[in-house]
Amino acid sequence: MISMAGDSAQDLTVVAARARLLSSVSPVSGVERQPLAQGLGRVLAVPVMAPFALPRENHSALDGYALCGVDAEAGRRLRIAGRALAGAPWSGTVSPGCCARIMTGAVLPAGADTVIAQESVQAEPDWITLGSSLAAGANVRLAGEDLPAGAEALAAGCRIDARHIALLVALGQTEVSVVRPVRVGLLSTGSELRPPGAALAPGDLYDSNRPMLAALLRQASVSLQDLGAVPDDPAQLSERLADAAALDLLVVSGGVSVGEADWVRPVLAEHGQLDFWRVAIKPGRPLAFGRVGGCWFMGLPGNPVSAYVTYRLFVEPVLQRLSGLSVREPVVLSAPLCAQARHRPGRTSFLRGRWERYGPQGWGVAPLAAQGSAMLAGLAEADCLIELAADQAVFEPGTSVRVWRLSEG
Ligand SMILES: Nc1nc2c(c(=O)[nH]1)N[C@H]1C(S)=C(S)[C@@H](COP(=O)(O)OP(=O)(O)OC[C@H]3O[C@@H](n4cnc5c(N)ncnc54)[C@H](O)[C@@H]3O)O[C@H]1N2
Ligand code: MOO
Repeated sequence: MISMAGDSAQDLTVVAARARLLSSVSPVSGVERQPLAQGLGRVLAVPVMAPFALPRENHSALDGYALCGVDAEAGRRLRIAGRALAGAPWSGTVSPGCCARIMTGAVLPAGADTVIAQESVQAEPDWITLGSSLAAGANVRLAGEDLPAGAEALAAGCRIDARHIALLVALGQTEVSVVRPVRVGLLSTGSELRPPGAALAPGDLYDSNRPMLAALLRQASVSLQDLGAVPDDPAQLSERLADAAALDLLVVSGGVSVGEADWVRPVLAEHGQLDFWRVAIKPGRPLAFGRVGGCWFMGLPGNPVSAYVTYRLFVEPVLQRLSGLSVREPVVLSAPLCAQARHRPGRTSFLRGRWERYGPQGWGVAPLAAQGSAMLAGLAEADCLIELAADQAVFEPGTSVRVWRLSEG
């Protein structure tokens, strides 16, 4: 039997809750081969080794003249013996006393080991005179300096982005082996919820959590199953839990608190198991975590800001772990408060804030005036979450606080 009231002393800290989540969940199994473009946003399942060196040959790093290191002295006059362009190498050999006209990216001709920029020479039709000395080997990109042949180009567990696609293409890859997508179901609960565009009776509101969470889940490249919305009815909620059989994770919003219409925990306890409930944070305290059969269950509080914050703090790491991504500590910045911030001690607060100029050169963060857990306008306006420690009530301007970045652009 689960207590409906709960005892706040049992609320987990953020750190403890994240640790519980990460120690419970393990990566899904299953690997797919995908064309490279379809690999964007997916997690690499096996390391990619370089089949050849990058660059493949010694290349010029400048537009200028390729020469022998022994000739790299100011005043030296060299005959232009050939011409090398990117994509049109010169097959001749540069010998002392000679040079070759060369463009950026062209293969360095045999015999040459140094390149001088064209701005540093006086050029005649068939001759150049060096205007300055340079070190032998200057301005050459050596074969393999970016990546030697056989080296690990990308480690398993990296989420493929535009830079990784460039590297894979440069290595001649056309497909990638990626972890199969994590299957996530998304369900809203609440008798007051209506779909976008529907007529609203008194007390109704649009189900904004589901599209918000769906947008966040799409960014995580999951295979998303939208399970719609159910009213606050334990029978209908129980029916929906049957859908969990085909899923890795079920994310439900609403109905996790202590009200008469909050059925999520009792239904979860009946059909699955509740692992923990409540984290000492504001907003987002009544987060519920458990499982239904082989599917993980995360019950996010219905208040829209609470749902967003608990997604960022707790669903994100769970998805990272499920998808085989190497889970790192989240990047949390430190910045001074531009204005006083206060909260009720006991829970760690995540205030909606904005970055502002602070001091002669720096940046600080200022809490927004509106901080309600249901205030979507404040959430949309914020570009950061300001973390206030649970053991202190008042934070004066200039106090250094932890800041979570919000903007996704
Ligand atoms: N007596 C107590 N009451 C409450 C407590 C408590 O400890 N004791 N906790 C409060 C906290 S903290 C939160 S957060 C909320 C969370 O409650 P639920 O998860 O049960 O959420 P609901 O009651 O279903 O809804 C709360 C609020 O959010 C709106 N909502 C719900 N779903 C959506 C949706 N999909 N899209 C947009 N808005 C949604 C709903 O209409 C309510 O206004 O409980 C406190 N109560
Ligand atoms: O924790 Mo609730 O999310 O204060 O509104």
